[in-house]
Amino acid sequence: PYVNTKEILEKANKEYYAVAALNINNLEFLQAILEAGIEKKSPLIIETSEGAIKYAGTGDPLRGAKFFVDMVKGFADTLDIPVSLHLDHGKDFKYIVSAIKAGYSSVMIDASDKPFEENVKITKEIVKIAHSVGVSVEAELGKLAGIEDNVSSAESVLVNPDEAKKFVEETQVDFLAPAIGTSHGAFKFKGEAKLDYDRLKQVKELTGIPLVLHGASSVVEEIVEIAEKYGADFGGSKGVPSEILKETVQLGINKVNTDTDLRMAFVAGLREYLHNNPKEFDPRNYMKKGKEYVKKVVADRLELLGSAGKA
Ligand SMILES: O=C(COP(=O)(O)O)N(O)CCCCOP(=O)(O)O
Ligand SMILES: [Ca+2]
Ligand code: NA
Ligand SMILES: [Zn+2]
Repeated sequence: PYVNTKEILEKANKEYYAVAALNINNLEFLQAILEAGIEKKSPLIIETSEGAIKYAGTGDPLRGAKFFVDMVKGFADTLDIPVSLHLDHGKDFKYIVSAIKAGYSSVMIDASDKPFEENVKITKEIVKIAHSVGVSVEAELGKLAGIEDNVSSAESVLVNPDEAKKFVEETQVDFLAPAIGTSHGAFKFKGEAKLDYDRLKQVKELTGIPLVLHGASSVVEEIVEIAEKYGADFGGSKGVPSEILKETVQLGINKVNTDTDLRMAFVAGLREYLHNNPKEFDPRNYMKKGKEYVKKVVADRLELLGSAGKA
C-alpha cells in the first residue's frame, strides 16, 4: 500500500534498520525498484528531486508532482509492501507546495545552506503547512561537499549535535539529515572513505528521531566494470563502502538516499545491451538490461540495510 514515510521510518527507528530512499525520474527505475522490494519483502521510499519533477512535468511543478503521485500510488496500492513518495531536497517553495498538494507522503525542506536561525524559521513554516495535511517533513543540518550545496569538499560543514537537538525541538521536524562527511555523486572521497561516527552517535542520542544519510551510494565495482567494458569512463569514482554504510545504520541512520548507484547500474545495462543488440530499437527491450541491474543493486542494498523481510 501507499503509506506515509513517517510510518515506515518510525518502525525502522524502533527496530534499528534502515530503509532505502531511491530516486526516480521515470517509469523504468520505479519498475526495477518495486520488483526488488517485492522480491525482498521490504518497505520502500521512492523519492524525486525538484529536477525530476521539472523533467516529468516539462517545467510545470504541479503537473510533474501529480505525474509521480499517480504513478507511484497507482503501483503501491496494488502491492503488499509499504511504499511512500518523498520530495528530495525541496528548496523552491513552489515545488514543496506542489508536492504537498499532489499527495506526496513527505517532503524535505533543505535550507542547510542558510544560517541556523534561518534554517529553523524556514523549516518551521514548511512543518506547519505539511503537518496540517498529514505530510511528514525532513530537514538537513550541515553541508554536504560536492554538487548539491555547491560547496567544495574543503568547505563541507559537519553537523553540530547540540544544534541538532535545538533544531528538532524548535522545528518539530519528523526526520533529520545530519551532514557527517558524505557528498552527492560518484566522486565522494579523494583519499580514504571516512565518516564522523561520533557526531552521528551524538545526534541520535540527543534527538532520538529517524535520521537520514545523504550521499550514500557505494559506487558498485561490478557495475563500474560492466559500464567501462562498454565505453563508460568512471575513472576516479568512489562511494561509501558497504561496511561503513552498515556502521551508520547501527549508529541510528534509518533512511539511506541512493541515486548515483541506480544511475550507474542503468547506464551499464544500456551500454551492454545496445552493444550486444545492434539491431534492437524497441525501448521495451533495450532498457531491460538496465532495469535488471538497477533491480540487482537495489535488492542487495535492501539486504545490506536490514529492511528485507520487514514489509
Ligand atoms: O543523497 C542523495 C543521493 O546521493 P548519491 O549521489 O550518493 O546517490 N540524494 O538526495 C539524491 C540526490 C538526487 C539529485 O537529483 P538531481 O540531479 O535531479 O538534482
Ligand atoms: Ca543541503
Ligand atoms: Na531527502
Ligand atoms: Zn541528498
